[in-house]
Amino acid sequence: MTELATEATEDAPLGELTTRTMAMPADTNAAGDIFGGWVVSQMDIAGGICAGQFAQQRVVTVAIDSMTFIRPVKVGDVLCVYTKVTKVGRSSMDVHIEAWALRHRFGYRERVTSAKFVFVAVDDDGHSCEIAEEYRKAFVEGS
Ligand SMILES: CC(=O)SCCNC(=O)CCNC(=O)[C@H](O)C(C)(C)COP(=O)(O)OP(=O)(O)OC[C@H]1O[C@@H](n2cnc3c(N)ncnc32)[C@H](O)[C@@H]1OP(=O)(O)O
Repeated sequence: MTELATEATEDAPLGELTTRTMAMPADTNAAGDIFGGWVVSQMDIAGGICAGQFAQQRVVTVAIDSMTFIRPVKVGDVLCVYTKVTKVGRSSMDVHIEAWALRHRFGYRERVTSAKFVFVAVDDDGHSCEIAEEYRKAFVEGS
């Protein structure tokens, strides 16, 4: 039987824990690893929650500026997605997103991806709209 370590293997995640989802067999590719697209979609969901809460508005993903797959995700891992708003424009927000796999549900955790997504606040018609001044002012870059 494999013994599971309980210590984190790396530095701590950056950002706030936003979603946790278990990787299931239906999400695998032919090699038995979890599809990168599934992982990206989990990151997109978490980023959307983060940006929507920041702007207190509906948001859409406009860009994935960088995306690094560091290690594979396996069935039974719990994918923990951390998010942090790193830049705020008139309507756009850069969100640093990283996913960590909690191996075998309760084992050690490892960073598996890191990315920068850009979200835009939109109105009911889907047009970009200004993020409220109070939220933009409250944002302190690098904090
Ligand atoms: C295709 C899909 O289904 S992807 C998944 C879901 N996402 C979507 O459906 C979004 C589809 N895209 C859109 O609807 C439009 O591109 C919108 C509404 C997001 C933006 O429309 P635009 O006409 O570009 O709006 P606008 O010119 O006002 O730009 C809005 C902001 O987005 C930023 N932006 C636009 N394109 C990009 C880009 N490629 N990368 C980074 N930022 C961008 C602009 O700099 C601007 O930022 P600011 O307001 O903070 O200065």
